[in-house]
Amino acid sequence: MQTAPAPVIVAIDGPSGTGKSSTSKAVAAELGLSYLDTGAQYRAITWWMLSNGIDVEDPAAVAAAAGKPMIVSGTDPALPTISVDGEDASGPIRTQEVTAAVSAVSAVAEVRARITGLQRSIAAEAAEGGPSAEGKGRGIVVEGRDIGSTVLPDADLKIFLTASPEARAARRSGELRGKEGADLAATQAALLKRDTADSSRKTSPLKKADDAVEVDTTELTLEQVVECVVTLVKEKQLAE
Ligand SMILES: Nc1ncnc2c1ncn2[C@@H]1O[C@H](COP(=O)(O)OP(=O)(O)OP(=O)(O)O)[C@@H](O)[C@H]1O
Ligand SMILES: Nc1ccn([C@@H]2O[C@H](COP(=O)(O)O)[C@@H](O)[C@H]2O)c(=O)n1
Repeated sequence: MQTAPAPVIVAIDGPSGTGKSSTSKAVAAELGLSYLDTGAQYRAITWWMLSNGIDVEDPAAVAAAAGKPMIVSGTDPALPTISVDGEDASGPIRTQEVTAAVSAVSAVAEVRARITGLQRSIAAEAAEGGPSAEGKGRGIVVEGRDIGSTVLPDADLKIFLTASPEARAARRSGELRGKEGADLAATQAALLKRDTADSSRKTSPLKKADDAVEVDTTELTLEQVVECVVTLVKEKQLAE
């Protein structure tokens, strides 16, 4: 009789637009794992701050409010969800206003402590209890900026995705075509500004973990990146 593979925890980090969300969702779906978009959680708390009149450029005000919103993430890779105080936040968290404010909010230590706690409990739940039909118990793919370095330092597999700034801006501009923010140069400048802020913050900056496998996706299709990560996960599972 074949035994089910042990639960696996996969951390996928990297700068903006390198393909973390697309890759993570596809890998999780192919392997029957749960999926967590940690950027969506930081966006959700930022949206709540903006909606509640908190000055996002005032770290003390952000810190004081960090414990207030209730953020719930759904971890089905086919339909990831995010809600704040019971309200679906999946649309509002993708606005330019939230994108421009999120790095300031995510740099605040109290925000990171709150969100990191949530992430760890979601990952623990996804790896507990033995495999079930919904993917619970099989493990999880968690994507973000500090997952391998800080949130889940004992993850079974850590991937750090990179891509040239030009490729990342072209991907994002394609996505935004016809909407605000579609200009290529402006898109590239905004990506790099966010990366600089995320890499230079004091608490848990965007960073490649020492034991992460770096995958440069500049010349790869999304399908090739997914195949590469799926192969690495299967190799890990076979080695266990
Ligand atoms: N290897 C690839 N080749 C071409 N396009 C890609 C590739 N990977 C992802 N994309 C496309 O690039 C865009 C950005 O991808 P995605 O949202 O997955 O990146 P991300 O790293 O999660 O970004 P962010 O951190 O800003 O949320 C999407 O439109 C996606 O379809
Ligand atoms: N682990 C993480 C994930 C995200 N952030 C912050 O959220 C912003 C939005 O992330 P997206 O992946 O949705 O683009 C990002 O720019 C970071 O400021 C984080 O700090 N840690």
